[in-house]
Amino acid sequence: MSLLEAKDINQYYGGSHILRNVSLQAELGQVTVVLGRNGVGKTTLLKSLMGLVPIKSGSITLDGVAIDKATPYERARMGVGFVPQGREIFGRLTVQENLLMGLAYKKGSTPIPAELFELFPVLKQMLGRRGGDLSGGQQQQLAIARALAAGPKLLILDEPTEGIQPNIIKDIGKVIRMLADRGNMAIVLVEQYYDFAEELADRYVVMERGEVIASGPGSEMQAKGVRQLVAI
Ligand SMILES: Nc1ncnc2c1ncn2[C@@H]1O[C@H](COP(=O)(O)OP(=O)(O)OP(=O)(O)O)[C@@H](O)[C@H]1O
Repeated sequence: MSLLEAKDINQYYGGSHILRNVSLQAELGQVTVVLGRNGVGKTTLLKSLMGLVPIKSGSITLDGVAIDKATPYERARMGVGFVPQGREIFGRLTVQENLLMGLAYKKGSTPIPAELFELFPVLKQMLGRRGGDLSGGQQQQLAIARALAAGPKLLILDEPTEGIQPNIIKDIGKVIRMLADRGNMAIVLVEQYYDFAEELADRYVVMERGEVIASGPGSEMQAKGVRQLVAI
């Protein structure tokens, strides 16, 4: 059994059928990359996994437990961490306060895990700085750290490289690889930056017009011509 099993998800915005029988698995210790051109439903899929949009039909289990009726808050408690597209940092709150928001649903006062500052040293230097004053790359690191604060089993990332400079993209890639290699987390990554996606992918899924049209091991992406499938 995979840590995450989403089966035959259907989702609509009004009358538009956005996700058509989409199935997705994610295993502990692996990065599962979801690729596809603009507007094919990648973000909607991630939002469905997180419970930010309701699904019309299908099932989602985490570690064998059904989560598709749970609220986003409950899913976070059950071990789903979410890094949204565009980062959604609280601009007026400090870095420290943003990180504490990642722990907000925990009982009592849980300290910020020191490990987050080993993963993203820049955040330690900026603890008192307002989120809105950070660079895009620093905000992305903060968004990932915020999602990691509560120790998720499943980490979902929506285009973490979008608008980020290359050296920070590299750092983020290293962190994602390291988190997966520890073996106690499954990672689902939506990514438009093909080379980054291919480098990290243990498995890949390609979407087109709300459907999964291809999937397989990351090592086969080149041979299967995935780059061409998602080229604009
Ligand atoms: N809130 C909404 N209401 C109505 N339609 C929406 C809404 N959000 C997205 N859509 C539509 O649903 C489709 C899928 O959008 P989605 O954002 O999931 O795609 P995506 O693959 O993540 O694209 P991108 O790479 O551009 O983020 C698009 O046609 C989009 O216009």
